[in-house]
Amino acid sequence: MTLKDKIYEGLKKVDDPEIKKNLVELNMIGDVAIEGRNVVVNVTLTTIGCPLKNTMSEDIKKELTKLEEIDHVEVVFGEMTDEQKQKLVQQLQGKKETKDPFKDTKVIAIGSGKGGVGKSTVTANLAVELSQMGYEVGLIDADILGHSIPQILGIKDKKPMVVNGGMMLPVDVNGVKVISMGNLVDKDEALIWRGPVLGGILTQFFNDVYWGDLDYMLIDLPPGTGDVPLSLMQQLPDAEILIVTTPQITAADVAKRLGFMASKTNSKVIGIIENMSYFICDNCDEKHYIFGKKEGRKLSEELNAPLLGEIPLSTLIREDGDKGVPSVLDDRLNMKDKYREIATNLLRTE
Ligand SMILES: Nc1ncnc2c1ncn2[C@@H]1O[C@H](COP(=O)(O)OP(=O)(O)OP(=O)(O)O)[C@@H](O)[C@H]1O
Repeated sequence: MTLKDKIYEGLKKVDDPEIKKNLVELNMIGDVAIEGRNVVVNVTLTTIGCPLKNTMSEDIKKELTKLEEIDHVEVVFGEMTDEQKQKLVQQLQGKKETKDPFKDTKVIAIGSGKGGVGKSTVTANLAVELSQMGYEVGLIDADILGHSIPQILGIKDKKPMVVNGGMMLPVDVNGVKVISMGNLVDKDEALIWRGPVLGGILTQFFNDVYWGDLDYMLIDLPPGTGDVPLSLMQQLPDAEILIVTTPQITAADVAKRLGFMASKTNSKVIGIIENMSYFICDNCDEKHYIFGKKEGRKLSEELNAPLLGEIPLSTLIREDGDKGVPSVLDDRLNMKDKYREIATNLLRTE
């Protein structure tokens, strides 16, 4: 094997941190110049402002200095031409079934009867915990008008990268690939959009975002049984529905409607999560059932779907949401164990 071949073999071990495919496969390697024991590698990026280019440079250097013939590696970055970007988009899109964007992915749409029950908080934490368990996880914030995922995951200031040709790369946070309207446009701008436009945006989130190979795609639905949940169940008939409710009778009652809607569109309700189930005060270890008791269990029996877990009401969870830290990563709480249990119960439903 020539030294150049060895260098290319090394470069095949370096992934683009966002696309998660190796630089050679992505045609991102330009000239490779060898002078004595020094090598200069030219890498063409989709955008020269790529925030992860230092990581890429370090990874290349680490890999190539493993070769005994090489002492020093220089990485020079350039930007792809429009034609190269177009080709890359085609290459990435080419791997995807257009009819079913999530052919080998388990799609779980998370809904609630009414707003404010903590659906987005639960979705974000479940996504991070599944990723911690080693799964490839995507998260679409389909609550386009009331998006809160960017706040909960601390990515309000992040923008998905748009590659020429209209393909977007999701924001990667805590191992989860996220797309939310909150990262794309101003909240007030989105408020003028109505049903059909919203449905169109979802379709774009499915088809025009490079998701790669995912094990799980979680979709945070807007509350209730409006246009978006309905259009989603029609567009992705294999998507399963997970319902988040609180122990309040009214919350569980309206959540039931979502269950009935799912049965009308032949979507399976995969389980129920009861949030804000109880409160443990600082002065005693007793559980206080502030919003009532057992409504989640009752809903699970009525919809014939398992109760996957109960999450307490906690000031720390609210604080985490305000700070943009998922509670599963907060050592002050035992939420990691709670969500691990929920995720394990979820996996059992398969
Ligand atoms: N278990 C909990 N304990 C304390 N606060 C919580 C809990 N779960 C969620 N919250 C808080 O409740 C508020 C609403 O949560 P979240 O945005 O997740 O609800 P939602 O059901 O998605 O609402 P909407 O559908 O209206 O966006 C947030 O401030 C969040 O931090």
